[in-house]
Amino acid sequence: MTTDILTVSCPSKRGIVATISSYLASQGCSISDSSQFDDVETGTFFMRVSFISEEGKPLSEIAEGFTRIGAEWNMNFEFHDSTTRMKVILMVSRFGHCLNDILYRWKIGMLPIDIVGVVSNHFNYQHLVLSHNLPFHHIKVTKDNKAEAEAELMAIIERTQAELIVLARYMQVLSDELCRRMPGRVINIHHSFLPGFKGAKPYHQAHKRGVKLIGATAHYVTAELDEGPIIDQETIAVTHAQSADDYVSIGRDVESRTLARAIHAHIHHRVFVNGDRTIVFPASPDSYAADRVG
Ligand SMILES: Nc1nc2c(c(=O)[nH]1)N[C@@H](CN(C=O)c1ccc(C(=O)N[C@@H](CCC(=O)O)C(=O)O)cc1)CN2
Repeated sequence: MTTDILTVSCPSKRGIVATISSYLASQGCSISDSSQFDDVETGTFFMRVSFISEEGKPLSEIAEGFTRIGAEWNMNFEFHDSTTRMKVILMVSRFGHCLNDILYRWKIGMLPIDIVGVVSNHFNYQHLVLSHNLPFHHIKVTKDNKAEAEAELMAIIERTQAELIVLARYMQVLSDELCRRMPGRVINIHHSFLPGFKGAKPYHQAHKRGVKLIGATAHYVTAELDEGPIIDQETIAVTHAQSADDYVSIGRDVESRTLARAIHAHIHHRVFVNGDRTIVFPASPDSYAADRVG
């Protein structure tokens, strides 16, 4: 029996958890994991429930039966079949460490995603991608062809029905229109501990400033560069004896781990956007079990 997931956000009110758990029980479902957060600042309640349909009732019927409750409680809810792999496009420019890391985790089953394409504005990783029997798309980007380049990207996104775009060190700024069309569906890895050192050369900015910690930040992409809701961050200590190029080397693993954790949380529906911030619920046993599903 597989584990499915219900995600809910709604105005905060007494009885939400009782209502959801009673409904699932009435459908022959047992809850295997549950996380909730009541944001008193915004008056919004967030919940993620993992459940098993022990009497074999199809997810579609369980979801259909919940619509009345969803309406009564003004819920924004979604049922997720955890055996369905999210369709993902990976994007990269010249630095391939995050791409390589994602491809390895995907190959060994640690990241259960359906990679529907890899897009790059350079050819550096074409061979790597093709060696994984994955589609590679080269889209040249210059200051004069950004609109055409993005139209080509949108065509690939629509053709592949990609649900998530991962900027795995893709170094071109996406347009406001693309960001508006894909809210909460584009994740970027920025190679600094935001909000410090935004922009294209954060390690050199950090070295010039003389910081003792550098880091990486995975965030949802918005039109405002490096300002999107943060999903995950990690730091590492540096010293006076290290150069900016040393920071680049030290930062590779930090970036790769941080991006992989953010993708893992997103594909297992553990991340909720809450205004300019996120709520990230802890990984539940089912999410790791799902990872091992061949
Ligand atoms: N709409 C957004 N697009 C992108 C974001 C974002 O937050 N919002 N993040 C970047 C990644 N990034 C930092 O993490 C970044 C990439 C590129 C630049 C930049 O200044 N690029 C120059 C061109 C650089 C080049 O050609 O090498 C530019 O686009 O003019 C800053 C930050 C990905 N996209």
